[in-house]
Amino acid sequence: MQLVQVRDKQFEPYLSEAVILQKVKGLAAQLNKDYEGKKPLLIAILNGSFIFAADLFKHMTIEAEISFIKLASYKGTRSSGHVITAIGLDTEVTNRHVIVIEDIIDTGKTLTAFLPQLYNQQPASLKIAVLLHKPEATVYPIAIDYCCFTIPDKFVVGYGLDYDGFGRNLPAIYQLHEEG
Ligand SMILES: O=P(O)(O)OC[C@H]1O[C@H](OP(=O)(O)OP(=O)(O)O)[C@H](O)[C@@H]1O
Ligand SMILES: Nc1nc2[nH]cnc2c(=O)[nH]1
Repeated sequence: MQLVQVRDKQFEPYLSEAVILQKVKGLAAQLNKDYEGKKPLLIAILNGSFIFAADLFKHMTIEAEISFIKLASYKGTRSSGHVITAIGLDTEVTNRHVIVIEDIIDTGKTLTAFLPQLYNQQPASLKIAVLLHKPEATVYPIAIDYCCFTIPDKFVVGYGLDYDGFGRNLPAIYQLHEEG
C-alpha cells in the first residue's frame, strides 16, 4: 500500500481519482436532468469544496451559476465548534433554485449553522449536494439530497480536503492510516 505523508500523519489510498470523477460526472448528469430550465445557483462552501465544485460544474451542461462562500469550523482533525461566515454571498438567493455544494458532512455542524441563513433569504428551492458523508459521525442530521460517497468515520484528505492546511492538492482521497 502506497502511504502518503501529510504533515505529521500518514494516509492510505481510499478513493481513486477515476472513481471520484465517475461519481461526480454521474451527479452532474443527474443535476442536468433535475434542474433543466431552472437556472440553478450552486453555492460552494470554501475551502474544501473547490475541486469538487469545479469538476461538478464543468460537467453541467444546463444554464447554471456558481458562487462561493467561506465558513470555518475545523482545526486539525477535530471540530473547534465555531462556524464563522468569512466571505458573504454576492449573488441574490431569493427565488433561486439553490444547490449547496459541500465536500464533506461530518458532524453536520457546519451546514446546520449555515442553512438557516440561506432559508431566510427565501430561495425557490434549496438542496444539498455532497461528495462525502460520514453518517456515523453526524450529530446534527442534515437532509442530504445528493451524495456521491457514504464513508466510515475516518479522517480523509485530498481532492480539496486538507489536514492542517495541507493535502488539498492530492488528486485522490486518502484515509488516516492507523497502525497496528
Ligand atoms: O459536518 P462538519 O463536522 O461541520 O464538517 C464539515 C465541514 O468541515 C470542513 O470544512 P473546514 O471547516 O475544515 O474548512 P475548509 O473547507 O476550509 O477545509 C468541510 O469542508 C465542511 O465544511
Ligand atoms: N480534511 C477533512 N476535513 C474534515 N472536516 C470534517 N471532516 C473532515 C475529514 O474527514 N477530513
